[in-house]
Amino acid sequence: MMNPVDGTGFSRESTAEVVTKLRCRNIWKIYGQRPDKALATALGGSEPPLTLKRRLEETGHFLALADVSFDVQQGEIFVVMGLSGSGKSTLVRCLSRLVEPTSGEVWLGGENLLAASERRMVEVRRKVMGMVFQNFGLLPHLDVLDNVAFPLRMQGMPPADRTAKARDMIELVGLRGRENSMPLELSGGQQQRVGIARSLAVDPELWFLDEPFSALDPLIRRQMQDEFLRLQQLLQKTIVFITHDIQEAFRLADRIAIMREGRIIQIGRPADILLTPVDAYVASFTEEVSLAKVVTAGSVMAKLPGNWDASRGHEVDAATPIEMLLPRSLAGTQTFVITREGEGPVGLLTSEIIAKVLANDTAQRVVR
Ligand SMILES: Nc1ncnc2c1ncn2[C@@H]1O[C@H](COP(=O)(O)OP(=O)(O)OP(=O)(O)O)[C@@H](O)[C@H]1O
Repeated sequence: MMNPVDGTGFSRESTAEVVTKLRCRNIWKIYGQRPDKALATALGGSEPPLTLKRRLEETGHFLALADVSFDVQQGEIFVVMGLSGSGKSTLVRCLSRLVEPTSGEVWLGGENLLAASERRMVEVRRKVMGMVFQNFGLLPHLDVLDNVAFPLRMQGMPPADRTAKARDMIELVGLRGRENSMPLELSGGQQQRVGIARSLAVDPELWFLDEPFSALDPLIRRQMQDEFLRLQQLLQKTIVFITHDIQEAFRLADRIAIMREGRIIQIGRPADILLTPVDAYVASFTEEVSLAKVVTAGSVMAKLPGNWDASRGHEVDAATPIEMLLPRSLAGTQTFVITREGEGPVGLLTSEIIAKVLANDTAQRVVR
């Protein structure tokens, strides 16, 4: 299992080649009259985070991001989770320089975005990044087709090509037949599908979603999450997904970064965050999340003995949640052989391990 505070390791349960797409180092964002001076104060001292925050506030400065570092790997869904005001939106805006960081580095592949000209950044935002926001951000006077084609129009794509591409995207998000509807004729979920289609039209290398489903009611929200996962299976985008909803984070993430008061306090796979929260604050978030639903067979399996006879045991895919194995475990299956696509058997999961994971779940609930 990876180190829970290690923001640099890629921890998906696959052996696919790891390529870092986005690299952020030591990002600070301080609002106020003299952010550079405030930053020097922050870097010069060794105060606890909350003391520093208060001291900067005394001089009229607001510490929105403090020393944020992480990598996002190609094809990964990286979820940033935190309560309102923890700095999530500021962070995602710093990545595209819609908000200018006070200090730090943002690398997109080999390009240092903080050194890029404003002209280059406009190009990056238009051609490389896709963005979806909570309030959909559709143009009310344009129909669905023209909304989706809009970023392609901004790129100067000829009308026939952009219409064809927009139609493909509309089909992809399941809105075929609604091309000529106006945004206000659509439900919230449908409007957000248009937002998603529009952001995908430019075929972005990096996809930022800032609370995209937060305005939707719970049932639609869940449907949209499923839809989002389906699209990601198909498209394999590199994604930074912002949410304040821990259940959503756990459902969608390959890895989660938990933010508090402008800092990332833990980065890890959902299972890592559940099993080894760095502190009581993180643990309190995860109280409502079921370990059995989140922990996968691959994340807690034991090593396969060298002399293992492949014909023994029931084969189960590494991505299977423990919960799905419970009925068979209770019915007497002692050992599951964990497999990964293209690799065959990679480990073993015993009923004993399953029981330990579930005991941890119970213990957490009893302690608090
Ligand atoms: N221009 C600004 N000047 C001063 N403070 C700001 C500015 N913009 C944001 N902040 C502050 O920075 C903090 C982080 O805001 P941010 O919107 O990034 O949080 P968030 O985690 O996305 O919250 P929410 O989920 O409510 O959107 C907030 O306390 C906010 O008031």
